[in-house]
Amino acid sequence: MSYISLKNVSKTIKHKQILQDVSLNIEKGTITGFVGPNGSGKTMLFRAILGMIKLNHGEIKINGKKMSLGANSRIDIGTILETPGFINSYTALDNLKYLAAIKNEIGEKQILEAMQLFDMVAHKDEKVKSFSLGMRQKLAIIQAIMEDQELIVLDEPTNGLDEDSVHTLEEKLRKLRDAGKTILIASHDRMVIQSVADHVYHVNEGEVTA
Ligand SMILES: Nc1ncnc2c1ncn2[C@@H]1O[C@H](COP(=O)(O)OP(=O)(O)OP(=O)(O)O)[C@@H](O)[C@H]1O
Repeated sequence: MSYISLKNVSKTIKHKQILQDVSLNIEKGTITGFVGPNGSGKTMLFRAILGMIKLNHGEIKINGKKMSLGANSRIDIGTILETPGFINSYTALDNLKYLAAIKNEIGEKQILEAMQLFDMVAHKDEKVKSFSLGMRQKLAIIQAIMEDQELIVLDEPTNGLDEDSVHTLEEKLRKLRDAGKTILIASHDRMVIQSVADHVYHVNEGEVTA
């Protein structure tokens, strides 16, 4: 049984077909990349997988459990979908502590360990309002992986990252994959996807093809 399966998934908004009859299977412990131009449906595909939208047609299962609107609390998922909302007047560490308190599974020790990625520990006491786009993105990635989730869904994670940071991210994702995590990553940057993904899908006008 595949870890994630999509069967004939379709989503229409205001008569526009945003996802068109998408069927695919994703195995546990793999990195799957989705490449496609702006507006092709990558984010909507992730929203569907995460149980954030109501489908018009089709079925999504994760780990054998059927996903439906709001069902994602049953699965251990870390994610960045577009720009995450941080509280500008809080420090980087306090933002992560605040988000960690939602599930209350990790404490400051694990948060600081996660912040070692991109050397963000050095910036832990700085307020997020002083952060550049790239630093916010780094914090968002740390937030997505800090709870050691089994499924990690990253939408355009390299936005704003410099070249060295992209390599750091790629290395981290490979390590997580080798530790058994399942990673989905969407980007319009073909190079990043080709470098890191075990399987690549192309998204075009809501159609997903291998
Ligand atoms: N709330 C909404 N109402 C109507 N149409 C929407 C809505 N959200 C997204 N769309 C449309 O769905 C299509 C797919 O959008 P989506 O955000 O999934 O694209 P994307 O591939 O992630 O693009 P990008 O690379 O720019 O992030 C686009 O045509 C977009 O205009």
